[in-house]
Amino acid sequence: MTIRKALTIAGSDSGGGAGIQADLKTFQELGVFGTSALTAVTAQNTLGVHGVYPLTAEAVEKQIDAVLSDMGVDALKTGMLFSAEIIEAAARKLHEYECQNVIVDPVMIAKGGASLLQEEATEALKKVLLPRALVVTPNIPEAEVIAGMTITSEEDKKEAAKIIASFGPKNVLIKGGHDEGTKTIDLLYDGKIFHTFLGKRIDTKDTHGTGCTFSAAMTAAIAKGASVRVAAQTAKQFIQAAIEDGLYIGEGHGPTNHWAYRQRGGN
Ligand SMILES: Nc1ncnc2c1ncn2[C@@H]1O[C@H](COP(=O)(O)OP(=O)(O)O)[C@@H](O)[C@H]1O
Ligand SMILES: Cc1ncc(COP(=O)(O)O)c(N)n1
Repeated sequence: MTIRKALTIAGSDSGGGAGIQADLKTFQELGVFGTSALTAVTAQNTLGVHGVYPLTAEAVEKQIDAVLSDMGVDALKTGMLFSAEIIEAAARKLHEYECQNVIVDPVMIAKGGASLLQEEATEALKKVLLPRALVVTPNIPEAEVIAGMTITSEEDKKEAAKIIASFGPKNVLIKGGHDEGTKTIDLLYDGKIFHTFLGKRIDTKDTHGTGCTFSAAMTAAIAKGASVRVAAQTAKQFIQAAIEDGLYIGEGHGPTNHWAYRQRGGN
């Protein structure tokens, strides 16, 4: 049996719904061996972020070295990176180890409004990390910041995807969770063609960690050899099931159900 491996470079969510915890649960459910490099510890639950404690860039580099020098990975993702120093450290390591299957989830702000990326770090994200990405997966507010424009229509989403692609990622996937309407529309741009992935919008407040889970599912699928397009389809099915079969944990924005996709027969 070939063991497929994935790495997540991201922050810890003590509440277990987002960040490293969501990523490792998703890798596990999709049959991929998960490894991690922690960038920050957050004290977080369904009600919000109560504290952010970043690690040093050196600590992040050491963790990436430890995993990549010995175990290797088939794909990796980045999540909360917090500072320009950590972004630069991660980008240096991706260059050093010639990492190819890099999924960048440009996490900026938690659903409750807490900042998970310092404002001045956006430039570093664009300059040193996006050029290394096979796919970047912004939500709509993140796409607006990276592209420097407001998104209010599907046409705007396409224009933003083209601007973001000009920073160097091979594919741009703008997630539609923050849109309105009965459908969610995720848009993938591969540099030439647009593909859309549609889902039924679920009326729920339990969407904590949807972006992390989505990008982790893409990472796992790519680690198993899927194309970006097939990986986006798998991730869409994974997150749809995870939101639909809610767990109703906590008083605020609860986590999604990472078991649901496999319970429905997905693999
Ligand atoms: N209420 C919802 N119903 C169904 N799918 C959703 C819902 N909210 C988000 N999604 C899906 O979850 C994934 C993550 O999207 P989004 O919530 O935009 O990301 P983020 O967590 O980064 O803000 C996307 O595939 C999006 O379409
Ligand atoms: C440690 C950490 N990383 C990322 C998120 C974003 O979560 P979401 O996917 O809900 O935007 C989070 N809340 N906490």
